[in-house]
Amino acid sequence: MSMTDITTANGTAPIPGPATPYQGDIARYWDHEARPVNLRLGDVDGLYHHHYGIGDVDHASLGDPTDSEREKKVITELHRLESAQADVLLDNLGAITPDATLVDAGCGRGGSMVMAHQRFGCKVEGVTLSAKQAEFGNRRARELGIEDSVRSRVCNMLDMPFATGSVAGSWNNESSMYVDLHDLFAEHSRILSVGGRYVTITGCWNPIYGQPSKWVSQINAHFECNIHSRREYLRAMADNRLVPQAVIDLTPATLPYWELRATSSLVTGIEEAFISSYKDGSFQYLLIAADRV
Ligand SMILES: C[S@@+](CC[C@H](N)C(=O)[O-])C[C@H]1O[C@@H](n2cnc3c(N)ncnc32)[C@H](O)[C@@H]1O
Ligand SMILES: CC(C)=CCC/C(C)=C/COP(=O)(O)OP(=O)(O)O
Ligand SMILES: [Mg+2]
Repeated sequence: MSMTDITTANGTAPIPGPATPYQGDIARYWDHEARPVNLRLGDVDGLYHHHYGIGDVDHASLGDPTDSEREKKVITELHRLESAQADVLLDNLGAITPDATLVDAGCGRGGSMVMAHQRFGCKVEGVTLSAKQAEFGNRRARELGIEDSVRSRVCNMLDMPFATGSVAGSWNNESSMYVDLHDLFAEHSRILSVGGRYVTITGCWNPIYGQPSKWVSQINAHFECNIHSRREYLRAMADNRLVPQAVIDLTPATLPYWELRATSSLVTGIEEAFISSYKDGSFQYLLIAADRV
């Protein structure tokens, strides 16, 4: 236990304090996050995501621009695209049996975990720095009656409470830009069984551009994160026994989501940075699926 460990109200189980002051900032950030773009989309069907969408917009579903229900339809469509993103991540985990355990590193409010359990019938463990997010995810799991299989906890993804080689699949869905990639992949490599699968969907800067563009810097400042380059992902995986089986550039697939979002009432002000950096080639939306060898 570190000097910063905090004891829970009943005085028993210790909740580890943040490993660094930065992680304390990130925990506070997500404890206080309540953007309508995330809550209203989650309210559509009870799957709460903190990631972006992919796939073509179904313009027919949006109706006429003057339709009084249009805003509601846009929200439903944005949410459909975010769930489609999580589905593609899960597709890349391969065959997962019901007796397996999966780990969602940086699980947010737990939408992807619920989807993983519904698809594979297996146990899904999530870690987040935010106590509010973990409570939210566990409350949703109870409401769905799946709390024995889907559990979120407050924990640093660089030091997870899972035994070496105990996990069949693990992922980071837009959560790897908060940590050092060598430390992150060393920890995934430790918990995964040999032959296990790791998947990430992430935004990364493109080495071809030269350095992080002003748009990438703006996204970093907006979310208090540190976007890595594509090269850094591939090097850090190679150094940690994670061998890429698929590297998919999802940039063209995510642009329709951003262009639709930019027209909605739920804009947050970061839309221009994503659209501009995807278009000028300085930033890419990438899926990497790797085998633990
Ligand atoms: C953008 S959200 C993504 C949430 C989720 N993966 C999703 O797709 O909805 C980033 C998440 O990373 C988590 N995170 C950041 N740094 C972390 C760390 N060192 N350990 C655990 N979680 C971390 C945050 O608490 C937050 O839940
Ligand atoms: C692809 C990159 C660089 C992602 C950064 C991490 C991040 C904050 C993702 C979305 O979270 P969110 O769903 O809470 O954000 P928003 O409120 O913008 O929808
Ligand atoms: Mg969002």
